[in-house]
Amino acid sequence: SPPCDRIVPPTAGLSHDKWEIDPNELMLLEELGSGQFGVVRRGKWRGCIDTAVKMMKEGTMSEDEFIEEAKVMTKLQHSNLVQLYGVCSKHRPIYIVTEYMKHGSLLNYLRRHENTLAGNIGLLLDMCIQVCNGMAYLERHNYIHRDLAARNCLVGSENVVKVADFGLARYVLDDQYTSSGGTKFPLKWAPPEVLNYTRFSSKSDVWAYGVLMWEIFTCGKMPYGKLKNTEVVERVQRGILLERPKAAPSEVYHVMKQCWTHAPEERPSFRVLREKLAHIGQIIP
Ligand SMILES: CS(=O)(=O)c1ccc(C(=O)Nc2cccc(-c3cn4ccnc4c(Nc4ccc(C(=O)N5CCOCC5)cc4)n3)c2)cc1
Repeated sequence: SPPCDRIVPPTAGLSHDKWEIDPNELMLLEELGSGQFGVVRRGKWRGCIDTAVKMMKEGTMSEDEFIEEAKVMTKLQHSNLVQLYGVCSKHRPIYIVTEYMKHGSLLNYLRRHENTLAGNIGLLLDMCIQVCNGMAYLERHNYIHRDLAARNCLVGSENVVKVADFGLARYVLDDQYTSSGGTKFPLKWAPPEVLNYTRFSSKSDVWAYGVLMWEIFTCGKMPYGKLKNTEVVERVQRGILLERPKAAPSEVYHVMKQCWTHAPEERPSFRVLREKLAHIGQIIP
């Protein structure tokens, strides 16, 4: 096979079904983690490209619909989105193959590095801006994430932060996760219109983004602490918001609160959020 620097990821449209990856060209390495969806392992594609391979346990997702959608997802390409390279769908379990992010989930990264991160407002703000860039790209392509949270962002080298698993929630079969009354539903990241009518939009992603900003500035605390789901729903419905994280300057907290405006259409778009955060980045030392 050609030397590594001559190889480009499959999304460069090399093969005819560019979203289909030949499993024989994947070398599976150590396990990165697992969940009810299956196992994730690091992999090498064509002996060169570092990948993460999600081996989806059968029955966890509606596979045929996902494979159809994967053709669209591979076209979503941005430096702050975890690139979907393709799928291995000719066998079971199916593999979802993405670019590899060597520092794992943003949530674990924040918790593991709290001591060095807590005082570095500029770095925390930069992480928020990177996620906002990726989300502004999805917004521009009318693509709704549906499960934006620090656990679904990943960290690469040089503090690069990327949004992962955009749109994947639509294909999860576990209705404990998909229905707003389910025990695994990401209720603490959901706005009123999602809690009441499951009405997802880029503006419901903006609400979740506000909670993600809160996660970043608390270095990975659990929003609403130990409150029960019913208590969180009551607070959100009554407009009681998350408190200002100690590390968050008032300008940053003001942006979080705008993301938590009750009426979705009054929340800023990701495009506008990016301008607001860039401006704050200029005045914060
Ligand atoms: C809600 S759902 O749709 O069912 C759903 C549930 C879960 C997932 C999912 O992808 N989960 C999941 C679980 C584990 C790893 C992944 C996961 C996915 N990735 C995609 C790209 N890169 C990664 C990656 N990288 C990691 C993870 C851990 C380490 C690690 O061992 N570290 C220890 C030492 O310090 C550095 C970090 C290093 C790199 N981990 C993804 C996706 C969808």
